Amino acid sequence: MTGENAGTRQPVLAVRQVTKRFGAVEALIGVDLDVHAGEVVALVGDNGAGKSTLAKIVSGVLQPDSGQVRIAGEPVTIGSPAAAHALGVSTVFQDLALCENLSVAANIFLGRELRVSASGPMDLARMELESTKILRDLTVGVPSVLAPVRDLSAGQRQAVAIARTLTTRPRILVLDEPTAALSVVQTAEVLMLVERLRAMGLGVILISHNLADLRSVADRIEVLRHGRNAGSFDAATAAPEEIIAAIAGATRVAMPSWARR
Ligand SMILES: Nc1ncnc2c1ncn2[C@@H]1O[C@H](COP(=O)(O)OP(=O)(O)OP(=O)(O)O)[C@@H](O)[C@H]1O
Repeated sequence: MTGENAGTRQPVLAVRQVTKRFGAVEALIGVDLDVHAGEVVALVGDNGAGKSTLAKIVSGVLQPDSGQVRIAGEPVTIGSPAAAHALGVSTVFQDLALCENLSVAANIFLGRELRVSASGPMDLARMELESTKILRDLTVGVPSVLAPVRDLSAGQRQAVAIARTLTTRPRILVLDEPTAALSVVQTAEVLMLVERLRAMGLGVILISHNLADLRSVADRIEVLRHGRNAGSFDAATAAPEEIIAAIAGATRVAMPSWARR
């Protein structure tokens, strides 16, 4: 990764002092986050720490009450998911938003169908070709781009949802719990996919509860606790005890041996 020079380069995404309230609930309080091109930043924290709220702000689903978001150094207002796409920010939420009955290719181009001409019919052949190319670049194996999504495994569905975001050529990709409910093998496949996204130069924000997954794939681990930044760790060198202590708000916690791996 870019870790060794990430400190000196301009982040592709910079969140500065972002605050968000829901009535009396302070979901985010003065939160900062930097993501560089070709970097995987894991966002961790206990339930209610503010991870989803931050993801939704970056994705244009929610607006911050105060603070600033900068993309490639430029202050931006991400007023809607469409605005986020236009600014190069794509998000895969947990529900994946795929249509079970439609093919892999149709899902990848859903809402952005390629057409033979401006007002002409859909260009199915080109969508199939492009889908095959995107999946091949991601080194994702699916039985066929013509297969309905309902026939795919959970890991393959996640891959299709990620492939779909790449049609808008994002610079920043937010993945919300991509390995939740996946088998060990499927999880490994999705983590390899995240590595491919990094190699393609995307800045990736990865939200997960699985510390082992995060430590294997992330470059940096950012901890949120009660809506505030609670620690920033180099994933390669940080001890799990340190990260868990930051999540829990303790100075240090004893770890069972199985959790150290
Ligand atoms: N739409 C909303 N209305 C009111 N309160 C909300 C709303 N969305 C989030 N919150 C509150 O904001 C706080 C942060 O929630 P958020 O979902 O961002 O946390 P999280 O870290 O993603 O948690 P989890 O891991 O459980 O998804 C919580 O106290 C939550 O109850």
